Amino acid sequence: MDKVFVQGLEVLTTIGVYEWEKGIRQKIRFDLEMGFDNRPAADGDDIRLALDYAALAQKVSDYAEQNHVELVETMAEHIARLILAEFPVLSVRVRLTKPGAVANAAGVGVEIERFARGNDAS
Ligand SMILES: Nc1nc2c(c(=O)[nH]1)N=C([C@H](O)[C@@H](O)CO)CN2
Repeated sequence: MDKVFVQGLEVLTTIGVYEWEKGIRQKIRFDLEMGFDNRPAADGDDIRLALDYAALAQKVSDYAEQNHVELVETMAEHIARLILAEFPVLSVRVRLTKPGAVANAAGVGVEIERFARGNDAS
C-alpha cells in the first residue's frame, strides 16, 4: 500500500496524569503514516487528488494544541480517529513520543494503527 507520512511533528500541549502537568505545556511529537493510493495524484500531477500532508499536519497540530488529556494513549487514539474522519485514508499509524518524560530516556510513548471502515487487515 502507498503511504503518505508526516515525521517529527512537534506540538506544545497540556498532557499528563500528574497534577503538576496540568498547569504546563509540554512538547509531544507525532510521526504519522497514512495508507493512501498515490497513483491518481501522480498520474494527474494534481494536488487535488493527493492526500495533502500540509493540511493534515495543520489539523493534527490544532487538535493536539487545543485538547488536553492525561494519557498519551488517549491523544494517539483521538488523532487516529480525527485523521480517519477528515481525510480519505485507508489506514493511519500514529506514533506519539513524549520526549523528556522519563529520566535517562530520549522519549516514551505509544504507536497505534487503525483502519478505515472496510479496510481492516485483520
Ligand atoms: N502508558 C502510559 N504511562 C504513563 C503515562 C501515559 O500517558 N501513558 N503518563 C505518565 C505521566 O504523565 C508522565 O509522562 C510524566 O512524566 C506516566 N506514565
